[in-house]
Amino acid sequence: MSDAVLELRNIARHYREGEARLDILVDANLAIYPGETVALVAPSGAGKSTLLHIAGLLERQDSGETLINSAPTSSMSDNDRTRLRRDAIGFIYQFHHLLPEFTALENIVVPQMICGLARKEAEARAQQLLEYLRLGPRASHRPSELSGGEQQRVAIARAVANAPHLLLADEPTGNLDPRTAEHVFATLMTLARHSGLAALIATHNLDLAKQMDRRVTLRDGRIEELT
Ligand SMILES: Nc1ncnc2c1ncn2[C@@H]1O[C@H](COP(=O)(O)OP(=O)(O)OP(=O)(O)O)[C@@H](O)[C@H]1O
Repeated sequence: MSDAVLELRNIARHYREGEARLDILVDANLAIYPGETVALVAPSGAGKSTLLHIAGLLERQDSGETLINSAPTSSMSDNDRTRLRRDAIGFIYQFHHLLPEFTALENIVVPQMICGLARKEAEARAQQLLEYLRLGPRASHRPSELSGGEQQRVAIARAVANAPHLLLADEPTGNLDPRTAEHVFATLMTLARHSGLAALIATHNLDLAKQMDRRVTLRDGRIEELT
């Protein structure tokens, strides 16, 4: 088997709440390989977002190691982590977080230009992704002029525009009605499989989780496989 895109080794993370210590992650271990889609299904408060933030280099673990494409990240500087995050990781959130003053196309162009791509190439890639997601005619619309499902499809396009190796999503369809959620999720799965990227997607929706290659949960701060 090829090397893992994401590997979490013995991850521990706690928060303080006044005098109390909350041990959210105790000894979390997970490896995700190229082309693999993994659902993270766990009750509210179990630590899904914490895990995704650590995997996405947005937050540091207290102990353990997060490896991206086999590179250990804990001793990296914040700047190096930011660079690696930009180059290798795409994020999708429950709420789209699109820039309201920019069009759908521009929202997909901006992160590519931040990564150093020329505007012309970035626009061509954005237009191609919008066509693929059947949003071509919506390219010049602002987020407020798009439906919830369309907004989330633009957020998906933005997340994959830089051709990341790892896609992380926190309840990406949690804000959508069931039919739209089904459609957006199917689009996400097709795109993930088509691009061969590794995906870790937190969801409460078991029907959607079943469409992924593997399902894991968080129990007492540890990751367990679900059958
Ligand atoms: N910065 C923080 N400071 C203190 N406690 C925190 C912090 N971030 C998260 N927590 C607590 O850690 C626990 C896990 O939070 P987390 O957001 O990771 O859970 P979750 O599984 O994503 O929940 P949900 O499904 O409701 O989004 C919660 O009890 C939360 O209140």
